Amino acid sequence: MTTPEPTNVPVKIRTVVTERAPSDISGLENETIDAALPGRTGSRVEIRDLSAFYGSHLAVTGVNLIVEPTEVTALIGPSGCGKSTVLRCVNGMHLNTPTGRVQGQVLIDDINILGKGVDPVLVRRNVGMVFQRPNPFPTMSIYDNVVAGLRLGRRGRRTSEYDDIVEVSLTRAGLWPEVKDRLKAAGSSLSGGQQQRLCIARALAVEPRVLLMDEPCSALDPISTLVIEDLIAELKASYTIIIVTHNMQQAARVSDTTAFLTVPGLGQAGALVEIGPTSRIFSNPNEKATEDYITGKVG
Ligand SMILES: Nc1ncnc2c1ncn2[C@@H]1O[C@H](COP(=O)(O)OP(=O)(O)OP(=O)(O)O)[C@@H](O)[C@H]1O
Repeated sequence: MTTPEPTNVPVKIRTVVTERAPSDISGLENETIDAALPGRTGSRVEIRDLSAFYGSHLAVTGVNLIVEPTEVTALIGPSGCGKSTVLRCVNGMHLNTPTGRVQGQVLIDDINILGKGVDPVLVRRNVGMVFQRPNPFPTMSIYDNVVAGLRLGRRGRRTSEYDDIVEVSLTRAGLWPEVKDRLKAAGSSLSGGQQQRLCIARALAVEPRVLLMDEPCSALDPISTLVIEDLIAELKASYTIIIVTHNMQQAARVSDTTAFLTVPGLGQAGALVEIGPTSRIFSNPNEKATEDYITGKVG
């Protein structure tokens, strides 16, 4: 069977990825996120022969991987192998890095989001990102933090719609019971773990299909880490999740699929060594390099 060629047509991003016509995407009037969530699933992500550069420096090359909806895929590997760079290609952020350049494709539901003419704002709306350090807007209230992404470029939404979205997003991020009585308090008044869940709520508020997490627990204590891991397990029913982690136990706990990347030699670009079910990668990897890394012999 031949695979249909992906297209770079921006209008398709609007209709397929967001499932809204171009004229509808400026707002969700008469619709709450609540109504949009039941029964939804994430998007399929396919990375095809991806190479990413910083200027002339080839950071990572030849990456091919498929992430199925409702799965968590972990990217693991030694420092500098290109995990974060690959992640930032999946929402096009790498192209915003000064000197950032790519070859290859990142298909989201068969649309190449790295193609010419694709609207980066629409891509970001469909591919949310949570960073290593919780980064709520410090002077904004908890409420305003959640709707910050929605307010960008959108006018005319009723306050009650924002209220619904704030409650649904904070509930899905597992934070609502802890903050529902102090939504006007500053985001920075929360603990580190709560701030990270606030950032997850902010990412969910714009209804992404894919959620990227770059070491989301590395700045958190063990209890907050477990809370986020439980949350990831719940969210995967509705979102495609890709997580970068240095923590092997965490990769084993939260992911269905694991991709191992490494730098084959000094001065060389990072590359994908193997990808497979997490249980196999951690018990019976195909490649010696993978085994050496997960058993702590190298890396
Ligand atoms: N902004 C940048 N400018 C130039 N080179 C960069 C930049 N960011 C990353 N690199 C280089 O790209 C390569 C891959 O970096 P990347 O951060 O993606 O690796 P990583 O596997 O996520 O590392 P870590 O686990 O340490 O976070 C490295 O050689 C790094 O030095």
